[in-house]
Amino acid sequence: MKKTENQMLVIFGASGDLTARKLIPSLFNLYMADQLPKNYVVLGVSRSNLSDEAYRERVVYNSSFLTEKTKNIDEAKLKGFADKLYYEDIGDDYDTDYSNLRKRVESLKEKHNTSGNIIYYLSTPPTLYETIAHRLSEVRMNTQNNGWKRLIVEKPFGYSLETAKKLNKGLHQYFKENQIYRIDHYLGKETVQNLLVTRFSNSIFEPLWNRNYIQHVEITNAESVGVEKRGGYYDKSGALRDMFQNHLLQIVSLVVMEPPIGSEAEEIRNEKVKALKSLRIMTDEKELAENTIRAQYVGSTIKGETVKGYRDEDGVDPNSTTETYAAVKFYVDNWRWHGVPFYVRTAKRMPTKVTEIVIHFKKPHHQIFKGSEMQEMDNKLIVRIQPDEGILIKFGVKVPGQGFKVERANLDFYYSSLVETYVMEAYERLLLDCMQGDATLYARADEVEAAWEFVDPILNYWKNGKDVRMYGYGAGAWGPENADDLIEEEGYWRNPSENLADDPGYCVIC
Ligand SMILES: NC(=O)C1=CN([C@@H]2O[C@H](COP(=O)(O)OP(=O)(O)OC[C@H]3O[C@@H](n4cnc5c(N)ncnc54)[C@H](OP(=O)(O)O)[C@@H]3O)[C@@H](O)[C@H]2O)C=CC1
Ligand SMILES: O=C1O[C@H](COP(=O)(O)O)[C@@H](O)[C@H](O)[C@H]1O
Repeated sequence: MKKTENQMLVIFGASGDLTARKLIPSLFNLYMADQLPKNYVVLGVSRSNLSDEAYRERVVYNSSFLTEKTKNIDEAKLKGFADKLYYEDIGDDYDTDYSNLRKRVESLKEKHNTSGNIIYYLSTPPTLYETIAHRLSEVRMNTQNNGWKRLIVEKPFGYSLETAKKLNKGLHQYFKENQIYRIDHYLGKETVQNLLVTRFSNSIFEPLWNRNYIQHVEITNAESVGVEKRGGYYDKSGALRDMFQNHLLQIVSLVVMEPPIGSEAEEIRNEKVKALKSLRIMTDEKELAENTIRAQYVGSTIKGETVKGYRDEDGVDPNSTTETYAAVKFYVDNWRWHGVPFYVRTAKRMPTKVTEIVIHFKKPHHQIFKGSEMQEMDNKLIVRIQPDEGILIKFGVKVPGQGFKVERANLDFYYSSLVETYVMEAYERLLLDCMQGDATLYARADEVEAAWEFVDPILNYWKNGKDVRMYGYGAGAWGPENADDLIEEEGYWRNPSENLADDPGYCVIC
C-alpha cells in the first residue's frame, strides 16, 4: 500500500456546492476508513465570512450530504473529523495579497505538524484558477523546498482549445506540470479504471481488440435529470463541453490506447495522449453535418409529471441554442482502429441514468446457421460504468433440442458481487491518489489539449456553420429520432435497459 505523508489540504471555494457535496463527504469517508495521514488538516478558503466553528457546522454537523454517513457514529469520532477543518476568509476578492493566508497556513502547519506538504484544491469559478496560482506564488506558497506542493484543478479546463492552452500556460508559470492534477471524476470511477485491467491483464480480449474483430464501438452517457440548479453554468457550456470533451473522451482514450509498457502514471498517460491525437479531426462542413447531432429536451410528461423543457429552466436563455444532447460519429486514424466507427452520445433528461461502453464484434465470416433473424445474433462486450457496475459478454448458445435454435446468453460480472470489497467513490479515490502523489487518474496538459483539438471544430461548426439543425426530444426520451440516422449503418443505438443483463434477445435461426 502506498504511503500517505502528513499534509494539509487548502480548498479555494470552500463555501461552494462541490466542497459540501463531494469533497468533505469524500474526506469523511477517507477518515472513517483510516486513510488520512496522522497529521492532517483542511483549510477552507472563500470570501464568505465564517468562523472555524461556523464552517464545521455548515459542512459537517448541519450538512445534508453527511447525515446518512454520520447518523450512527459516536460524537467523539465525528468531532475528531470536524476539528481538523478550519476556515479562512480571503476577503472580498481572491485576487489579493495572500500574506495573511500564508500566516494562517504556517500556524496550522506548526500546530498540527503537517510538515509543509500542501495540496491546493481550486474549486472556485474557473476564471479564478490562474489568479489563485499567481497569488500563491507571489508569497512563495508554491515553493517545494520545505515540502511538496500540488494543485488540483477542477473542470472545466478551458472553454475551447485556445482557452485551455492559455490556462495551461498560465498555470505553468507558477506550478510545474508534475505539480498539477487536473481532475476528471470519471477517471476515479472503479469501472473506468477496470477497462485497463480488462484489456491488459487478460489474454482473451486484447487479441480481438482491433479492426479485424470489432465492427463498431458505442458509448452512451445518459442522465435522467435535467440541468437542475446549474442552468446558468450549463447554458454557457452544453453537453459537448460539459461531458464529451472531458469524461467521454477520457473513456474513449482508454478504449483506444495501445498497451502501455507499465502502470506508472506517465506510461499510461503517454499512451492516452497518443490515442487522443489519433482521433480523426473533422474539418469540412459536410463531414460535420453528417457525423454530429445536437438536440435540446423539450417539455413533456414523465410518469404523470410535467417536466420543463430546457429553455424554460432557471438560468437558461429562453432562446438558447445550447445542446443538452450530443452524438458524434468518428474514426480513429491508426493501425489498430482503421475503419472502425465510434458512436458516442451524451444527454440530460433521458429515460434513465446510465453510462456504458459497448464493443460490437463482427459477425462470423461464414455463417453456418442461416436464418432470417441471424443478424440479431451479434457478440457484444458491455462495460457498464454506472449503475449496476459490471461487465457483460453476450454470445449465442444452442437451445437444447432438435435443429439449431440459438438463444442469446450472458456471461456477467457485477461489482456488487464483491461484497467484501469497499468501492471508493470517485472523488475519494482521486483525492487519496493526489495525497499520495499518484497522477495516473488525472489528465495531463497535452491530453486536455488533444481532446479540445478534436472538439473545437464541432463546437465552431455548431456555432457558425450554415443550416445547423437543433433537434428537439421530449424530456424522458432517448434523444431525437434523427440520431438514429447517425448509427443507421450499424443498426440502432443499444437501449441500455435498467438492468445490465435484462436484454434477453431471443431468436430462432433454423
Ligand atoms: N458542483 C459540482 O457538482 C461540480 C463543480 N465543478 C467545478 O468546481 C468548481 C466549483 O463548483 P461549485 O462548488 O459548484 O461552485 P459554486 O458556485 O458553489 O462556487 C464555489 C465557490 O466559489 C466562490 N464564488 C462563486 N462565485 C464567485 C465569483 N463570481 N467570484 C469569486 N468567487 C466566487 C464561492 O464562495 P464565496 O462567495 O464564499 O467566495 C463558492 O465557495 C467550478 O469550477 C465548477 O465548474 C466540477 C464538477 C462538478
Ligand atoms: O461533470 C459532470 O458530471 C455530472 C455527471 O456525473 P456522474 O458521475 O453523476 O455521471 C453531470 O451531471 C454534470 O453536468 C457534469 O458537469
